[in-house]
Amino acid sequence: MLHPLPHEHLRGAPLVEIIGLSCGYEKQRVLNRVDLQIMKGDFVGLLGPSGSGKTTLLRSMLGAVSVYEGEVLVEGRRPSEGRPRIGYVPQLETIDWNFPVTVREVVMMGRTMENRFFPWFRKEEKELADRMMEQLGILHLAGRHIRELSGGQQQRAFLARALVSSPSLLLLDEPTSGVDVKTRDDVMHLLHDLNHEGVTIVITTHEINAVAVHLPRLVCLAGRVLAEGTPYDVITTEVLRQTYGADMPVIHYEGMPIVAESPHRYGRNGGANGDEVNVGHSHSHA
Ligand SMILES: Nc1ncnc2c1ncn2[C@@H]1O[C@H](COP(=O)(O)OP(=O)(O)OP(=O)(O)O)[C@@H](O)[C@H]1O
Repeated sequence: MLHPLPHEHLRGAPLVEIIGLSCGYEKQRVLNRVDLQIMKGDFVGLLGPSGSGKTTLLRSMLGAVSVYEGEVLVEGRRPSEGRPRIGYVPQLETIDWNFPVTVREVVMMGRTMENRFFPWFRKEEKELADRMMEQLGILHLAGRHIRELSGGQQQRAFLARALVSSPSLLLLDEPTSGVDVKTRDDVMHLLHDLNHEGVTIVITTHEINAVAVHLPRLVCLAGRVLAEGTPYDVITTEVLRQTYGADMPVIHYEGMPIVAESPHRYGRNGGANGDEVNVGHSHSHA
C-alpha cells in the first residue's frame, strides 16, 4: 500500500529546482550534473561521506557557490535574482567564535537580512527574537556570549537566528553533530514540529541510525546524486556501498532499516562512531 507523502496537500510547484547543476569553488568542481527537486513541505536528509558535496549543495541554494552548468531555482528564481526567505544554520565548527556577540545579538542578525537598509530593530522584532529564544529554551542565556554556550545551546541560538526571518526553507548543516543524545533528539523533534507547521527543511547528516532513517526522504551524494527516496529505498547495503565505498550491513527492525556495523570492525574497542553501533535507539516521529 502506498502511504501519502507528508503535507501532500501542500505539494505542487517545487520550492527548489536543481537542474543539471555542476558547481563548486574557484579551483574545484564539487558537484556534477545534479538534478533534484525539493517540494513544499519536504523534510530531506543529505547523506554522503566527508567532502561529497553536502554543504556545497546547501550553499548552491543560497547562491554561494560558482555554477559551471545548469541552475538552481528557489521559488522559481535564481538566488542572484533576489534573496528568497531561506534560514541557514551552518556547521558549528565553521563559525568564528572570536567575534564578540551575545546570544540575543546572534538571533537578531536573522532580521538584519530583512532590514538591510534600516539596520535598527523595531520593538516587535526584539519581542519576536525573545519569543523564539523562549520557545527554544535559551532565553535565559540571551545576554551571554555565544562562545560560552554548550554545543546544543549554540545550535539552538543559530536555529533561532534562522527562524526569526520566518523562512519558507530551512537549511541546516549537521544540526546534530557534537551534541548529546538527548539534545540531538530534542533538536530533531523541534525540526519535525517545524516541518509539520509547513516549513520545508533540508539537513545534512552523518548519523544514519539516529537521524536519517527517521526522515521522510533521503538523498545520497558523492559528487553527484547516487540515490534518493525513502529510508527504506535508500538505506540498503548496495546504496551505502556506492555512497561511502564501504560494506555496511543493513538489517530491519520494526520495519525500519538499521546499519548494523560489526563492533569488531575497528578493533576491540567498538565502532568508529557511536551511531553506527547504536542499533537499539529509535525516535517515535518517523
Ligand atoms: N570555500 C571553499 N573553497 C574551496 N573549496 C571548498 C570550499 N568549501 C568546501 N570546499 C571543497 O569542496 C569539497 C566538498 O566540500 P563540502 O563541504 O561540500 O563537503 P561535505 O559533504 O559537506 O563534507 P563534510 O561531511 O565533511 O561536512 C571538499 O573537497 C572541500 O575541500
